[in-house]
Parts: sequence; C-alpha cells; structure tokens
Amino acid sequence: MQQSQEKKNMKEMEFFTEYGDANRYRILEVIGKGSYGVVCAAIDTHTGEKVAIKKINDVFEHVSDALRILREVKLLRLLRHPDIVEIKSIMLPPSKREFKDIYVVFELMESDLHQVIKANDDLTREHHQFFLYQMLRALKYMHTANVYHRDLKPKNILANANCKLKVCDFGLARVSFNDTPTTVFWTDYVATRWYRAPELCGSFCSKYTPAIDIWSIGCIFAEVLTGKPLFPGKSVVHQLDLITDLLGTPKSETIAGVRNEKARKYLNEMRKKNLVPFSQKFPNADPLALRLLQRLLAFDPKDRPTAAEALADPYFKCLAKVEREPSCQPISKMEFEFERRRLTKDDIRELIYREILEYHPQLLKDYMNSEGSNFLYPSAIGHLRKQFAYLEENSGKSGPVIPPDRKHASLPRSTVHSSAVNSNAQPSLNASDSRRVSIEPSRNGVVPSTSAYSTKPIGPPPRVPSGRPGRIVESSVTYENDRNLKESSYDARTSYYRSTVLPPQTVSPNCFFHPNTMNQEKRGGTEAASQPKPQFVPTQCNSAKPAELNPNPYVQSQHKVGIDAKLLHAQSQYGPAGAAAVAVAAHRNIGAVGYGMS
Ligand SMILES: Nc1ncnc2c1ncn2[C@@H]1O[C@H](COP(=O)(O)OP(=O)(O)OP(=O)(O)O)[C@@H](O)[C@H]1O
Repeated sequence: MQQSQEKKNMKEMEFFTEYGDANRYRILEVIGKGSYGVVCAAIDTHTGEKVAIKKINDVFEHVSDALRILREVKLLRLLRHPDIVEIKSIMLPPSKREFKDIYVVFELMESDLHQVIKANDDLTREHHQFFLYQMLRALKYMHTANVYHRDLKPKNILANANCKLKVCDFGLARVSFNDTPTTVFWTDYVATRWYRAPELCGSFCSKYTPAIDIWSIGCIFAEVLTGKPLFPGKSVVHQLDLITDLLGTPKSETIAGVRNEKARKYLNEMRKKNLVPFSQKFPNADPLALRLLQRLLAFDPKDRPTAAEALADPYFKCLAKVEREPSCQPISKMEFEFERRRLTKDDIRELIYREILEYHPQLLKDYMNSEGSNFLYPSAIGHLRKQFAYLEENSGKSGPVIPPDRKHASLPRSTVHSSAVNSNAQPSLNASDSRRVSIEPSRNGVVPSTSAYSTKPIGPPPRVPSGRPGRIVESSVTYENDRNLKESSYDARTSYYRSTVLPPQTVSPNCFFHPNTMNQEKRGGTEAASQPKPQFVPTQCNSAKPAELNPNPYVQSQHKVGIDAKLLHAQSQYGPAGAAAVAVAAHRNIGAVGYGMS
C-alpha cells in the first residue's frame, strides 16, 4: 500500500519535475500519448474536477514544433465553444528563460471518436445525427473565426459517455486573413491522408478554403455510419482512386479547374467511373443523412455546403436551432502577427510565455505593466532577489529590518506573484476566469485587480452555460456579445478585458429530453448544490413540437451518474476502447428510455 503510494508520488514528481503547480494536481493515470508528449488524467485538488494534463516535452527543440504549439494554445484560448476542447490552464514554468516543457491543463474527456467507432458496431441513427450535428457546430464556429482545423479525424474528436464530442488538436490549424497568401498553407500540409479533401491530393487549387474541413467531417461521418474508414488510401494517388471509385470521375469543369497539371492529367486520363449510389454504399443509413453526406463529400470544394448551410439541412430539422449554433468573431490579425515574421526560438519562447500568462492574470498584468522587458519573474529566485533588495534598501533605517514574508515558498507557482497576494486565498484563476473577473463593473472605471478578488475563496468552477467566456457572435440575444466592447483594432490588453458573453450550449447531450427543473443534476460531484438541477422527461425527436432543450450541456438524467462511473471504471480496466464501448452501451440505455424506442 505504502509502496504503491510512493510509486504514485514518484510518477507525479517525474511528470511535473519542478513545476510549482504540481501540488495542485493529483495524477491518476496516463491516458494518451501523442507525438508531442504524454497526456495524464489528474484531479485538480482546488476544484475537485478531473482534468487532462498534456505535458509537451522540449517545446523549443525545433522552431516548427514550437510554432505549432504556439498556434494551438493560442487558438484554443481564442476559440471558446462547447464543442471545442477547453484549455483550463497552462502551468507557469519555473523559469521564464529556460523552460523546456509545458503542461497544458484541459478539461478531461473520456475517450475519442476513433475509440467509440471501434468499440461500437451498433450506433443508432440518433447517435449518428447528434455526432454530426456537434461536429458541424464546432466547424461553423471556427470557420466564422476564419480558422481551418486541417486535421480533422476521429482521433481528434474527443468523446464523452454522454455522446458529447469536442474537437481537439489544433496543431495544424491556420487562421486565414484576406491578405495572406493562402498558398503558404499548402507547404506544410501533412494531415492524415484518409480524411484529406481531393483538392489536397495534389494541390488542385491555390485558394485554401474551409471546405477541406467539411470534406473531413464527411469522411468521419461515413466512418461513424459504417464503422470503417471511407477512403483508406495508401498513397495520394490511391486516395484519389478510392474517392473517384465512390463519387465517380469528376465533372469536366471541375477537372479543368485543377491547377496542378499532373493532377489534372491524371484525372483526365482516369477511366470513367460512375457515382455509386450512397443508399447502396450505406444501406442502413437514414436517407436524409445520406443526402447530406453526399453534399459534404462533393468532389469540387465549391459544391460543398458551409458548416452553417449543412446545419440548416433537413437532416437536422428536429435538432438544429440557429441560436445554439453560434458564430465567432473573426480572429484579430494581431494575434497571428508572428506568422509573418521569422522567429527565433527565444521569440517563440516569449510568445508562448505570454500565452501562459493569460492563465495567470495577475502576472499578466504585471507583465503588461512592465512591458515585458523588465518583468520581474516571480520565481523563487525572483523572490529571493526582492528580499535582498528590500534588506539592502532598509538596512540603514532604525529598528529591525523585516523582509517581506515569503509566504509562498512551498505553494503552487501560480499563487506566487509579485503583488504578494495571500496565496491561500487566491482562487484558481485561469484565462477564462480572468476575463470574467475583468468584466465585473467597477465604480471608478478601473478594472478590478484579480488580487483583490483573490481574497475571496473561490467556489466550484463555473458551469459552462453560466460562466464560460467566449468569443461567440450571433444574432441571438443569448449569444450576443456586447459589440461596443469588441475592439476593431487590436490591443493586446483588450483581449484580457474583453467582455465575453457566454455561449450557453443549448443542446443537452441527451438532446431528446426536455428539462423539468424539479430534480437535481450532478456533475463530477463539484457542482454547487444550490443550482437548480433539472430532471429530464423523455420526448421523441420526431414529435410534432421539437423538444425544448436544456441549455446546460452537462444536464443529465439521473442515469448519467451511473454511466460515468461505469465508463471510468471501464477506462481503467480495459483502456479507452473498453471505456468507449461502455460509454455508448450505457448511453444506449438512456437512448432506449429517452428516445422511446425499443
Ligand atoms: N482533454 C483530453 N481528455 C482526454 N484525453 C485526451 C485529451 N487530450 C488528449 N487526450 C488523449 O491524448 C492523446 C494525445 O493527445 P493529442 O492528440 O492532443 O497529442 P498530440 O501530441 O498533439 O498528438 P498527435 O501526435 O496526434 O498530434 C489523444 O489521442 C487523446 O486520446
């Protein structure tokens, strides 16, 4: 027993090395490995929430990798949407100049769509529909921000037991600005071939469009329907062969528009193939789903619908509601100004550090005040230096010299900052919190400092619909940002002070239920007991009146608690595949009750 505890402590030590915040998180287990490092499930001891911590090793070893990481953390800070994975925090490194690894704290998801597909060969039509709906909603949001994901595949869609999906891995994503030569984007295109749009299988065109993501979503959806990848090409040419085997040879106008001469020639000389009817290829699928799928998989990108158009497709008649499919304000060019410069490793380090500070608002404020250059980094050394300076300054004065207390020596690093806040009382501030704090009205017009705020103990984390900041813009009242607060010209500080009205996710994962506020919801055991907790009364999707949908994405029936427990149990026992199986099987229990189907 003692031995296993020691082993666990060792594991945590190894994982966090010397990061001060390590005390805050208790590592549970390794849940994933990617090319950039390892992902662990952990408990945030401040909030009781489960989180996923991704340790990215040697961030600055290669400039290209460091840039990828910078883009990803920046985009995930800017794209706040219930269908996009959220960064909760990034741990403050022990030294601004020398840090090599970064620890990104995400909301924890239970599995990913790849696992879900692999472990379940009997997903229902309702699953299909709800999966596609969420993916398109995420796309609509990111595309209106002018962000193209470029690497959508089942593994990059995280999934929960309640069928909630969230897009992750924005490492290959790009923001498109009108005056940026879009061809630049082609040069580094290394996304997974199977989900690659035909125009990417040989540089068919120079204009890079969001339709490439629409194609990928089409491929993913087909995989959800059949359980198998739709176009598992072994090479780019094979990929084009598989695509044309299903869709037929493209129209001559489409081929004529292909810029790449070799690709054009290849398509022109290809034997003529006819479209295979989708009802034949996907015999058990909903015909409306297939009609939409065919639109998503149009060979010519111009023929593919936008995400917003796809959401308006009759397939989603009983599910879609434009107010819960928010758009996003286009991302400011200034945020990606670094893309136009040739950056050294130190430049990128500075930029990543600046991103990390977004999750440590008080430090960010200090950093902004000192304009970065003479920012006194509040590491242990910084603190020691301060104490020495204080002693030196005051040594001539009468009476004993009492240096400023070092209250924070053994506390998580994020609680140590130059404004000497009572660390015990400091709430867990992350980028989201900081923005929420900053929009609190103040009498003198000054944005209240977070250190003042920090004297109050923080409550449980805000529930998504009521407290989550976002950049959502849409006509709906619920989603509308205060446009006056949205600067047209960028000021680095304004992103910190920006008022962001929250994106309530109006679709319950059990989207066919409607709420009855008599009962109580439970989420991870940390929700405020005082919140009204709804119960769900099952309704059918195709009832005459569309079900009233609860705004809380985490609203669940009482069954949900049991499902989560089962899923997590399966996850540790059988790994993610087992978890996915249980997740969907469990959901089906709800489905059978909820959908009123046999
Ligand atoms: N928030 C999360 N919750 C649960 N699991 C996660 C989360 N984020 C990542 N994972 C798991 O960790 C794995 C690796 O994460 P991720 O894909 O982000 O790393 P990466 O190094 O960028 O990977 P890649 O090599 O695909 O680019 C994922 O496949 C997923 O299973």
